[in-house]
Amino acid sequence: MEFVVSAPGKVILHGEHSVVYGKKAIASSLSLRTTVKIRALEENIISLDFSDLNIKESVGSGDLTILESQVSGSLQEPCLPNESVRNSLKCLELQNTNVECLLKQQTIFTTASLFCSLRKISGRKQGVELVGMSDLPIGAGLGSSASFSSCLAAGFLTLFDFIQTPECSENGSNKRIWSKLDLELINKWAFFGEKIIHGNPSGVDNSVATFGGAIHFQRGEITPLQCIPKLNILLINTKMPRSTKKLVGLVKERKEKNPEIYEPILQSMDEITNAVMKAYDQICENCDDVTMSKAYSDLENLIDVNQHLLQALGVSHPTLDDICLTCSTVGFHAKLTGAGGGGCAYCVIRPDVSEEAIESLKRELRTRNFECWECTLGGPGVALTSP
Ligand SMILES: Nc1ncnc2c1ncn2[C@@H]1O[C@H](COP(=O)(O)OP(=O)(O)O)[C@@H](O)[C@H]1O
Ligand SMILES: C[C@@](O)(CCOP(=O)(O)O)CC(=O)O
Ligand SMILES: [Mg+2]
Repeated sequence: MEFVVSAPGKVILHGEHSVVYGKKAIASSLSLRTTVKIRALEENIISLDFSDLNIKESVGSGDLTILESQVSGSLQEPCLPNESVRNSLKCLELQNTNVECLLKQQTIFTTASLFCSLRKISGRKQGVELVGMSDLPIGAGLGSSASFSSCLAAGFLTLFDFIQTPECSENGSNKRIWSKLDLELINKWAFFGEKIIHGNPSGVDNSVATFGGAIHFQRGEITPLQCIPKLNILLINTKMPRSTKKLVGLVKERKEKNPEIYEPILQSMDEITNAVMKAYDQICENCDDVTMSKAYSDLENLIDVNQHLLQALGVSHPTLDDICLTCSTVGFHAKLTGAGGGGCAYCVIRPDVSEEAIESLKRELRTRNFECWECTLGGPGVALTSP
């Protein structure tokens, strides 16, 4: 059996970090995707080829036996393996402790845990070969971890026949989408993968990667945005590597130490999401130019306030602050997206902004060694892309 799955990255428009504490978030899928080719093997190994992280190795039968003895849970109730099992896996032996090695370990342990958990439930004995690649910058706040986890979840659930390969897609594209029930199961196992990578994820990232489109999210409650405002955004990559797990951990530590300081900040972020939803509704109503212009001004002000609150949480970074200042000096409004600490920011591009103004901003950002690209929001979630 051999097939290919893919899933989108995401941009959190508002609500990163506060969504971990039950506040609302708005997020949208991106046209950038992760792709994983999956082939069943007779041999009891996992063969990995993930070019984005220079991973070309196998998890041997010895490690799979150890891990499978440690995993439990059922198809509807996944259960994370005990972190201590990492120390007994040969495939995770530290060659060294640099960031690249830690990222590789994260991938290998997430992949092996998802595979062993689902294979044990299925009672099968086969191995698997995985070849993965991504359009997304990894570790940059665009949800590469969720996109990757959603691909693995959909791939292994299909490999072990827990879900059927979906019918051909309606619009004739090469992306075939599973049923809502199957997508809910995929999302549950993608969340399992995110928990291994993030530690304490909210679930917003894997929900967008799995269901696609733009969503309003709170405590697992997913509401597709009825209309995605025709927002053109410019994604800007600081190219500063950082770990979501560490940044989410930093906010947790600060909030536990001074809840009286941090809870009001998170509450304000929740109110920003409410106000943004109102501005989106106005933009979507195709109201008159004056009302539309006011709605965009409200949105831009909310982006600025959200960025200042993220700075107060301690999750911005000098390069992100530089991007926001560079944008604001020429009338654009930017905020970090995702966990921060580096990674990406985005700014909203009003429909009436000239191409020249956009190109001039891109030139200025590139001279500061930032990558930037215009991006469309929305688009399909996880899909079977071939055969
Ligand atoms: N294409 C990929 N191939 C292998 N591992 C991946 C891929 N994309 C993401 N990952 C995993 O996700 C981790 C990055 O997740 P995270 O720190 O949450 O950043 P992001 O903001 O991109 O979600 C990587 O360390 C790696 O373990
Ligand atoms: C910081 C957070 O809100 C988003 C993390 O996004 P990313 O992994 O940096 O793309 C964490 C979460 O919601 O799980
Ligand atoms: Mg992530």
